[in-house]
Amino acid sequence: MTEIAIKNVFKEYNRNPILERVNVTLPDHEFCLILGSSGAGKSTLLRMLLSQETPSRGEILIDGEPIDVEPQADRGVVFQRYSVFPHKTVLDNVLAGPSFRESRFFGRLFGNRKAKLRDRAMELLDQVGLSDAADKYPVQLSGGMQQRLAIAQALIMEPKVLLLDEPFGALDQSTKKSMHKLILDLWNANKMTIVMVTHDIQEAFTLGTRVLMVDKQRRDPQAPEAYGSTIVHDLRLDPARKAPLDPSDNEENQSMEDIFLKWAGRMDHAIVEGAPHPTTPEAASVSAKEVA
Ligand SMILES: Nc1ncnc2c1ncn2[C@@H]1O[C@H](COP(=O)(O)OP(=O)(O)OP(=O)(O)O)[C@@H](O)[C@H]1O
Repeated sequence: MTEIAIKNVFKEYNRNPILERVNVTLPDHEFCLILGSSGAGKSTLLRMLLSQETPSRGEILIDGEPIDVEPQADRGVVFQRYSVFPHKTVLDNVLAGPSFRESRFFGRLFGNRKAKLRDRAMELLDQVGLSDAADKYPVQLSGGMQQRLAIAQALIMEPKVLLLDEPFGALDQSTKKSMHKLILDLWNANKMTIVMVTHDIQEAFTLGTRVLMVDKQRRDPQAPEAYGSTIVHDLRLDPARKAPLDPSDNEENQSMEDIFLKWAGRMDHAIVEGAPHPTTPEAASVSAKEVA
C-alpha cells in the first residue's frame, strides 16, 4: 500500500514562484498523469516526489510519513532521454542498481545472491521484451528498446512509486503504443503507484486512472512571473475505459485546457474536480455534470 499526499506545497526558485498551493492525494496503485504546458512546473513536482528538490513550503507524505530528504530506492524514475550506462551490457545495466546497493552492505556479490539477482534481471528483461538483447550494449538498441531497458532498471529496485518524466516523448507513434501496453501490464503486475508527466493528452487519457492538469490559476499581465502553477483540474477515470479519438483534437489554436475538457467530456465515468483553491471565476471547478 502506497499513498502519496501532497499538502499545500509551494516551490520557488530565486524567489520566483513556480508551484503554489498544490494539494492532492494519490491512493495506492494510482496511475497518475500530469499534463500542463511547457514551464508549468510538472518536472519540478516530479523532482520533489523523487526528493531531488524540496518544497519551499508544505509537505509531501508517503504512507503518512514525510518523504525522505534523499532519493531512495522506494521511488524509481525513468526520464525522457535514455539514462542507461553506455559501457555496460543490457543485463549489467539492469544489475547495476541492486549490485551497487547490496555491495555497500556485503562488498562484492557472490554465489547464490548473485545468481538470484541475475535470474530476476532476466525475468524483467523478458517482461520488457529484451531477453534476446541481454548481451548487447545500449548503442546497439533502438530508442524504444533503451527506454524499455530504463524501465527494467527502475523495476528491479522494486519501487513502491515509479516516476516517469515524459518517458515516451522521443519515441515514434507505433513504438509509443507498444510502450503504453507494456507500462500498463507492468503497472498491473507490479502493483505500483505511477506518476507520469506528459505533453500528450491522448497518452494521458489512455494510461491514467487520474489526470491532473497543472497551470497558472492567477495571472498578472504586468508580471507574468508573479504567480506559480497549481492543479487546475483533477480528473478520475475508470481504468476499464477506452479513450475515444476525435479529429477535432488536432485543430489548431486550441489551448491544452480546451482539449483536456473536451476529452474529459467524452469519457465515461469521468469525474472532474476543479482546483482545490479556485481564485478566479474562470478557474472555478468543472463539475461532472458540466463535462458529461
Ligand atoms: N533548478 C532550477 N533553478 C531555477 N529555475 C528552475 C530550476 N528548475 C526549473 N526551473 C524553472 O521552473 C519552471 C518550471 O520548470 P519545469 O521543468 O518543472 O517545467 P515543466 O512543466 O516540466 O516544463 P517542460 O514541459 O517544458 O519540461 C521553469 O521556468 C524553469 O526554468
